[in-house]
Amino acid sequence: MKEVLHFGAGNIGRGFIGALFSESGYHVTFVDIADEIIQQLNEQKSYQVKLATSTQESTAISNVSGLNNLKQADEVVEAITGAEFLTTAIGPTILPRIAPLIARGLTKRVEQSDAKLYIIACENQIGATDILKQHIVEHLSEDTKQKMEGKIYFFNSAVDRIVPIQENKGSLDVLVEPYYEWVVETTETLPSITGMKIVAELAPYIERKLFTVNTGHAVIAYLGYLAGKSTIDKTLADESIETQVRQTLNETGDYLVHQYRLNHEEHLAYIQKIIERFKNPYLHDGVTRVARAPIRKLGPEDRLVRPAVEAHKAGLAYTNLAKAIAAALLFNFEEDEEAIKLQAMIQEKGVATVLQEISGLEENGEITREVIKHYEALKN
Ligand SMILES: NC(=O)c1ccc[n+]([C@@H]2O[C@H](COP(=O)([O-])OP(=O)(O)OC[C@H]3O[C@@H](n4cnc5c(N)ncnc54)[C@H](O)[C@@H]3O)[C@@H](O)[C@H]2O)c1
Ligand SMILES: O=P(O)(O)OC[C@@H](O)[C@@H](O)[C@H](O)[C@H](O)CO
Repeated sequence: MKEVLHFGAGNIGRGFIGALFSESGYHVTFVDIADEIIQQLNEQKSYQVKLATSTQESTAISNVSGLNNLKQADEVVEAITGAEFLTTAIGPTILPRIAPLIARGLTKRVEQSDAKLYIIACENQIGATDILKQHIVEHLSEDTKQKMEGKIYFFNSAVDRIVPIQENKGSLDVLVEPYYEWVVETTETLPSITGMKIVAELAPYIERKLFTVNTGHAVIAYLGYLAGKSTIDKTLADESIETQVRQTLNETGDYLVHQYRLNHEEHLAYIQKIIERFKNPYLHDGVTRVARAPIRKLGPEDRLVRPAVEAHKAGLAYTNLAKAIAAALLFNFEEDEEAIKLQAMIQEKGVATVLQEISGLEENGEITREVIKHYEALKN
């Protein structure tokens, strides 16, 4: 049986990428540091993916097992030598931590096999696989790098499926929204994987996804958090927040239409479809999950700052994006490590310096001034 090694047995790992490979006839070995999940995968060898609909249709996902990369590094290396795909869904900031082990696996693999291995990071980050590759390469010899030519491939991808934090502690089953899209960038011919769409140029796909789904999500989450709401659908029931989301997505939409020559009407229909997905009442998706890791989300290439900077450069409106950035700066959830760090930075250095450090925005630039205006208004 063909093998895939998937790093991250969390929501997207089990509920999306691992499930698609299993449905495509692969054995999926999940790699994770969460011992309980790994043990359960090895005992049960299957779990259910349930759709967030009124009837909760479910699919059994079988041919799965698990390895703990902290305790079973040698087994992970061995698994890398025999896999056809290596995928990740662990969060962009974790990628550097798994790179040394993947490098060990690749070093061994190229000595004993000429078979092709396809590596795809499935994270909400532009160029996530390129970032992973850079970290892996730091741990490879010149000899291994040469031997990887024509055997080890790295493809960027965009992943879209809303998978909330699961409310079924102790179970491997995963509740997911029915919709999904997985786009992989390559001109190679790949083995056929259910649900994987191949494109030659990923930029329009990942930017459209990140700057619509994730920008819209972030607006709801940060404003919802400030309004004391618990979930995304409940926040969106507030008409003023829905209006704010639409206005922000019109700004990212104008940039996307301008940048990628998208059809304006089709893009408006895409925005509408995304807003309907956010309203799913069966997902119970928490605002604190969607708002998580605000320093990452305020990064220069991420869902709020990049579209604001690009809109500014193109002479387009960005004031609603500036408001979303301001709301993110006010996310002070005490169970989120990055939120705590962000608040401490703001207290110590002030908003303008923080925006320069984490978002790459000029301290006295127009965008920063616009953000500060909204920050002061939201704070009061
Ligand atoms: N949940 C969604 O709706 C969704 C949708 C699209 C993309 N994504 C992206 O997918 C990625 C994963 O998100 P998620 O929601 O599945 O998160 P998650 O927290 O449910 O899963 C992440 C998993 O990675 C594991 N992990 C953490 N550190 C590790 C390490 N050093 N080695 C091995 N495993 C480690 C965790 O134990 C956890 O099981 C993120 O980049 C996210 O942005 C999420
Ligand atoms: O995963 P993050 O933290 O980058 O973003 C939170 C959500 O917006 C995200 O997980 C979405 O649910 C997902 O990207 C939908 O495809």
